[in-house]
Amino acid sequence: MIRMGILQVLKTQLLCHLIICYVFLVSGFIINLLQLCTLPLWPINKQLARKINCRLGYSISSQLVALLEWWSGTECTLYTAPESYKLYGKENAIVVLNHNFEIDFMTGWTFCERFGVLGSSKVLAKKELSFVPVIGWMWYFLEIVFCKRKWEEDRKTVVQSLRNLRDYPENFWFLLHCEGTRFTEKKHKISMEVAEKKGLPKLKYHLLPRTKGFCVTVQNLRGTVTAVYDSTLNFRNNEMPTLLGVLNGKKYHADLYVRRIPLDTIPEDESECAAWLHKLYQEKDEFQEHYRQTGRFPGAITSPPHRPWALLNWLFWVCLLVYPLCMLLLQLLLSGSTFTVVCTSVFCLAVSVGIRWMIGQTEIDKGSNYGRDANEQQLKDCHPPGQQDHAIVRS
Ligand SMILES: CC/C=C\C/C=C\C/C=C\C/C=C\C/C=C\C/C=C\CCC(=O)SCCNC(=O)CCNC(=O)[C@H](O)C(C)(C)COP(=O)(O)OP(=O)(O)OC[C@H]1O[C@@H](n2cnc3c(N)ncnc32)[C@H](O)[C@@H]1OP(=O)(O)O
Ligand SMILES: CCCCCCCC/C=C\CCCCCCCC(=O)OC[C@@H](O)COP(=O)(O)O
Repeated sequence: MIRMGILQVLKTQLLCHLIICYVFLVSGFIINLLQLCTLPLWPINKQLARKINCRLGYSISSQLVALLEWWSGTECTLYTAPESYKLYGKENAIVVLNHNFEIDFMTGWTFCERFGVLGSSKVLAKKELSFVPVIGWMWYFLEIVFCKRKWEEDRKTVVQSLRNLRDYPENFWFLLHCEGTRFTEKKHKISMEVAEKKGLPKLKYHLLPRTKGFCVTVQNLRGTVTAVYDSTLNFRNNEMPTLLGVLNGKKYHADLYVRRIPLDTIPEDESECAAWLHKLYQEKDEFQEHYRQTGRFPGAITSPPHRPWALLNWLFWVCLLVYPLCMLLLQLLLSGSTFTVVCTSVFCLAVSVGIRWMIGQTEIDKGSNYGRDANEQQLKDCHPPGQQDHAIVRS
């Protein structure tokens, strides 16, 4: 009991956080460099280059999975039909997921890890994320599809990037947050005004889905992907988990409801496909209502087993990188040079600021203005940044 308490206190210590972030950054840069080294291989043996990059990418993303699973001890429960469960990880799929939480990307990755598709997982991500060191750079080599969320500019690149995935050598899950942005009260209000104008039923727990990305994905991955995994995520006790919470060792409990929908049941015609997606979000809203009322999703409960690889990979990097760090710090202290000590302190401060900026990318309060205006196409370019509304605090 006392040992548990000490461990819990240890997890909140700045020094631990600095070490974790140092390992993540340095290992990340090393892996980014190794990914860069695979460039000459692409024209010679593209499939081999892709497989190598999946493994290298795994070595980065699994550190965040290890942080969630092993450091914070967050539990992940899956509600799904047993006949669908058997297929997870054994086929290519499009995952449609609600976008309410700051750590839904880590939770998604954790499920990918449990089913062995973490290294190859894909997403339709906003372009801004491609500039984030380590993760954004890793994504270039994993052929992640980026969008500016301006359809006129995105159409060509998104279609081409999707087509590139047709001969991908590993099973992959392609994640789509069709809402396009994280849920906030303000964005919800505006998107429901759009729904009203379009004569669509109102949603209580979701923003109105953007249909273009989904339809174009289904169109271009038909024949490659066999199913859509309609996924609805929630955290127990109305928690709104944060990356800083996870770093502090706070334990959360994620509940994910997944329905497997065969891709050939989804209409090919674009407007029918869009209507299908709107109907799907109305159903998702009902599942959230059910969760709110009963504290659980429908369907059988499973807890897909932990695999040790994320932890082993993390321990490998810790062992490799912490010893040289200690030696360097010791040498610095022994050198007695004020100049060197000041330079090192400034460097450490800069790294801390950089990491804080990266964590900021996950924070809803620092999120984009996308979807904050029904007439956004005209306002996208002239909206003053920095005036953020607040993520909904669930009562
Ligand atoms: C067994 C286990 C199963 C599952 C496990 C779960 C998950 C694991 C899976 C994989 C993990 C992989 C990776 C995870 C890691 C990291 C992920 C992290 C984050 C990245 C996520 C993002 O970056 S989200 C943001 C970017 N992505 C998207 O936006 C995707 C959705 N968007 C679209 O598809 C859009 O259509 C678009 C981006 C392609 C184009 O957008 P654009 O805005 O330019 O055009 P649209 O035509 O779509 O929009 C205009 C139409 O919308 C109407 N409108 C206007 N204002 C609003 C409003 N406020 N709300 C709603 N609608 C609005 C407007 O009227 C237009 O209507 P039309 O009728 O003309 O279409
Ligand atoms: C091993 C531990 C390492 C601890 C240090 C972690 C440092 C941070 C690491 C990575 C941060 C970058 C990951 C970005 C993924 C965020 C995904 C996301 O949720 O993007 C939001 C986007 O969908 C919508 O944006 P808006 O709501 O429109 O705005």
